[in-house]
Amino acid sequence: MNSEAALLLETVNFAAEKHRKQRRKDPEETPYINHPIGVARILSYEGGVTDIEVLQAALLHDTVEDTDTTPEELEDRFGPIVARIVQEVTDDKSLPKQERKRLQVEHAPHCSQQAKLVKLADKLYNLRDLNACTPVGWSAERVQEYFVWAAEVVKGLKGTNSALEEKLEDQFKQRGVQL
Ligand SMILES: Nc1nc2c(ncn2[C@@H]2O[C@H](COP(=O)(O)OP(=O)(O)O)[C@@H](OP(=O)(O)OP(=O)(O)O)[C@H]2O)c(=O)[nH]1
Ligand SMILES: [Mn+2]
Repeated sequence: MNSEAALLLETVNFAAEKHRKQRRKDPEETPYINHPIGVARILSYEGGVTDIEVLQAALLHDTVEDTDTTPEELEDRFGPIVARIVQEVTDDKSLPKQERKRLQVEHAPHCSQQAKLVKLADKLYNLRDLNACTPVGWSAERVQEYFVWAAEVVKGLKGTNSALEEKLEDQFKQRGVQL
C-alpha cells in the first residue's frame, strides 16, 4: 500500500474514534463520521482534489469544533499544515451563534485556498443533506435561512474550484437562492 493511502486510513480512524459518540441531526441518527468522510469524498471524487493535506483536513474538519480534540493534538499527529487548515474552518463555540455565523461570512474570503476547498465541500454536503431531509426540530424557515446564510459564505469562496461551485449553485437554485 502506498504511504498516502496509509496516512488517509490513519486520519479517518482518528476522526472515527473522536466522533464515535456523535450522531447527525437526521431522524435516523446517522453516525456523525459519515459527514467528514462524505466531505473528503466530495473533494476527491467531485472536486478532483488530490492534495493529501486537504483530504486529511476534510476528514478532521469538525474534530476541534465538536469533540475534545485540541489543535496541538492534530499538529503532533498530522503536522502543522493539516492542523492549520482545520483551525481555519473551526468556529469558536464560545461565541453566540449569530456572531459565529457572521464571522464565517466575514472570514471566508481571507481563508487559504486549502481551507476554502474544505469549506466549499462542507457546505455542499450540508445543503444536500438539508435538501434530502430536515434535521430534527428544524422548521422550514430555519432550513431556508441556512441556505441564505450559506450562500453568503459561498460568495466569499468563489474562484476556488469550479466543479464544486457549480454543484453548490444547483443546490441554491433548488431553493430559489441566488449565488
Ligand atoms: N444539514 C444537516 N446538518 C447537520 C445534521 N446533523 C448535524 N449537522 C451539522 O449541523 C450544523 C448546522 O447546524 P446549525 O444549527 O446551523 O449550526 P451549529 O450546529 O453550529 O449550531 C453543520 O455544522 P458544520 O458541518 O460545522 O457546518 P456549518 O453549518 O457550521 O458550516 C452540520 O454539519 C443533519 O442531519 N443535517
Ligand atoms: Mn462539517
